[in-house]
Parts: sequence; structure tokens; C-alpha cells
Amino acid sequence: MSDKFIEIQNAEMSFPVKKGTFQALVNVNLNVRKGEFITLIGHSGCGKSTLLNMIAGLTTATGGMLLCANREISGPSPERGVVFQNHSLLPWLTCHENVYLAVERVFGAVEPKARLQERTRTALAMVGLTHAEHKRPHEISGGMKQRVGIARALSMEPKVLLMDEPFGALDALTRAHLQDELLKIVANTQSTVVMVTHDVDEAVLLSDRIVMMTNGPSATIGEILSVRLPRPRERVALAADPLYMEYRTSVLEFLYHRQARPVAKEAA
Ligand SMILES: Nc1ncnc2c1ncn2[C@@H]1O[C@H](COP(=O)(O)OP(=O)(O)OP(=O)(O)O)[C@@H](O)[C@H]1O
Repeated sequence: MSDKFIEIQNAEMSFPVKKGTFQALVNVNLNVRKGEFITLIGHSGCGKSTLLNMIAGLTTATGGMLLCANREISGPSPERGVVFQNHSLLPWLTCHENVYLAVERVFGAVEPKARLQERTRTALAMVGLTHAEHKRPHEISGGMKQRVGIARALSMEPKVLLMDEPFGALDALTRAHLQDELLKIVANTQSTVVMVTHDVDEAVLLSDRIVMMTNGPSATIGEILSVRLPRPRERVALAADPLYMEYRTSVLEFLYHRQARPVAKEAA
């Protein structure tokens, strides 16, 4: 397992604002191993999405360097699949067509249609949506829409799956169900994942390491917690596991004692 699949070196991000420049992130250093599951956690506005977008190549760092598989990240690429909270499906297309579109974009030039169809069906099966492949987004639940978003990202066979609060808008039970599914999918695909979350239990359940960010402006990585719970992980058993409680308490301590939320200092 390579130690440096994603390399973030002294990354910075500042935004031009009315009063000059807003320094969102400074001095961010992180190496992510191949196959590792990383969550980014921190108070609202600390820069989690900004950092994820930098890894996605959707925004360019104003300082430092970001690399994926030894190549500088200079824009979005199918090697880094992104899943957003609002799933962003095209409403006039079926689930199958939404995924097919992504598959065609990545593999369309080199593979026959039958293979593209097969890839699409495999991705939908992976998230348990074969039965809904001909439905349109308005005909399915929020959790199912989010699963289509995950299928679409996975269908491109990304080297890295980047997820920005993918389950944030879902009710607690659907969220738990999708977390369990994600654990299985990632175990099967051996994907490298970087995921933004606000949810401490979600972070402990899913992560190999939890990256805890300080409050902004000039936010950075405060601490990194290695979660050494064996896999496969089972939420009910973990709830009574003393080590699980210890990790949970460490993250809560960081968030609510060491980084107690100040009065919001958003960009002006
Ligand atoms: N394009 C932009 N222009 C100016 N300021 C920005 C821009 N994008 C983000 N910011 C500021 O950078 C900071 C980090 O924002 P970001 O969305 O990354 O935080 P976050 O931790 O993901 O927040 P949340 O948890 O609420 O989604 C915030 O103060 C935000 O207002």
C-alpha cells in the first residue's frame, strides 16, 4: 500500500472578498494511502468543502501543492469521482441514463455500447438499485437518489472517491443504511475515499483516519486520529465497544473543547 497516493503539501486557499482577501486554509499537509478511508471533520465554515474541492480539482490552491498518484492535480478528472450532498442528477433522465452518461464520457471512446451498458448495470447493482434503473429521480426517495450519485461516481472507476456530506440531507435510518452499504462497497472496490462529514459517529464508523480541522479563518489540520477498529465493522456491536467510545470522545473533545465554536467568522 503506497503511503502517498494523495499528497497535500503546504496547501493554502484564499478567496478575494470585498475587503481584500479571506484566508480560508493555511499550511495543510496530508498524505492519503491507497485504499484508505479518510473523513474530514470540523465546525461549519472551517474549510472542509474547500479542501475537498481542491483535491477534486474543482478549485485551485492559492499556495502549496496537491498530487494524486504522483501527478499534480490541475483540474477535475474521472480518476477522482465526486459525490455531493445534493446528488445533482439530471431530472429528465432515468437512473440508468444518469449513470450511463458518466460511463460514456469516460469509456465511450474506447468501448462498445454493450460494455458501457454492462458497466452501468454493474454500478447500479453495486448500490442495490437494479430494480429502479428505469425510474426518474422524482420517482425515487432521497436515499435512492444519493445511491445513484454514488453509482455514477463508482461507474467511472475512480482512483479516489470524494464525498461531500453525501448523507447529510437524509433521515437517520436511511443514513445508517447507506453508511453500511458504503462500508461494503468500499471493502469490495478497495477504493480510496476522502469524505466530509459533520457526524462524529459516521466519522468513527467509516474512517481509517479522522482529519480534524481547526476553526477558520486560516484553518488547518488540528489533529489526525487513527481509528484502529477492525473491519468489517458492525454498528450495533461497535456502540458498546470501549475503543469506539474512546475515539468518539476524542473527536468530541477536539470539536467542543479545543475548537469550541467561536462567533461565526464567515468571509465578508
Ligand atoms: N468562493 C468563496 N469566496 C469567498 N469565501 C469563500 C468561498 N468559498 C468558501 N469561502 C469561505 O471559506 C470558508 C470555508 O468554507 P467551506 O465551505 O469550505 O467550509 P465547510 O467547512 O465546508 O463548511 P460547512 O461545514 O458549513 O459546509 C468559509 O468561511 C467560507 O465562507
